[in-house]
Amino acid sequence: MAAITRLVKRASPSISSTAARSLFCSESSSHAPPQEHFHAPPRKDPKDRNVQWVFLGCPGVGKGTYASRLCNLLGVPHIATGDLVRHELASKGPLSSQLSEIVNQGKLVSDDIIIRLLSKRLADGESKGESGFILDGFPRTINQAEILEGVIDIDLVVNLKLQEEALLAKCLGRRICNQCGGNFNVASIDIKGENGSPGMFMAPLLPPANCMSKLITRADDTEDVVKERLRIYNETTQPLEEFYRSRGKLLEFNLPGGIPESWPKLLQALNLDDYDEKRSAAA
Ligand SMILES: Nc1ncnc2c1ncn2[C@@H]1O[C@H](COP(=O)(O)OP(=O)(O)O)[C@@H](O)[C@H]1O
Repeated sequence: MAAITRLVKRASPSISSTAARSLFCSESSSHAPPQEHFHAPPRKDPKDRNVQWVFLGCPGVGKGTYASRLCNLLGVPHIATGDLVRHELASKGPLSSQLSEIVNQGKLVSDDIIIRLLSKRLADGESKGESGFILDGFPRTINQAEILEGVIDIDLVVNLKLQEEALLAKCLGRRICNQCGGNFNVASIDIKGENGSPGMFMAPLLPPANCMSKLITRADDTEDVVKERLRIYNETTQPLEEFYRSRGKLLEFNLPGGIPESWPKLLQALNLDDYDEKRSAAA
């Protein structure tokens, strides 16, 4: 983790993957040779695992929800670059006016800014003794993935997938409590199965009564902006699937429904189902 911190201290304002790699060529980790297929992670105790994971997935798929649940289970920090950007925006710091224009149009922030924000977050965590992480929302471009690859050995990339029809509805239904920061969703999604494709029901994820009056909607969760974010995702971020697939690191996971159906299946796919049971029994 120290590597990415130093990356930013030394990187030039316009970071390119080649520049980053040349700064850290002596530190680059050994990468697994490309494999045809991803094999599920070996069934070993999570404390023996190198949890340096990335979550990929379209806006609205639920990356934040599942990444944060897994982080609670595994005791690693959930680092969402979207949260870092929103925090910077709210702080009204020097970058905020520049950022609000970009974010509110659904565009991507420059690699330079995002890497600076991420590096600061990693450095703060390092000074508190954090180890491991799940990255949510980073990398989002091939350039970001190459920079990351030059400094950190990512162990696993989970690619969450959901029917396109549900994504827009989930973004538009998203609500955040402006006091506790909790994420909720008021959308009730009921997609009928057609021509052999399965239907899907996702119940709303309603907030507790004390959050009800404090719910806010993200400024970039309007229909036009969500459509633009989906377009940019398909164009710029989707190529990362092949990037990680070719390295044998990609775990594809089709969400079968809401949290009650999807969470146990995700744990199974990650070989963490035993771990969850042991933890629940010990709680
Ligand atoms: N890795 C990144 N690269 C560039 N911009 C980013 C990155 N992560 C977050 N952002 C900015 O923050 C916004 C919100 O990010 P996020 O909460 O991850 O959105 P989404 O719900 O679309 O996945 C993005 O639309 C983008 O402007």
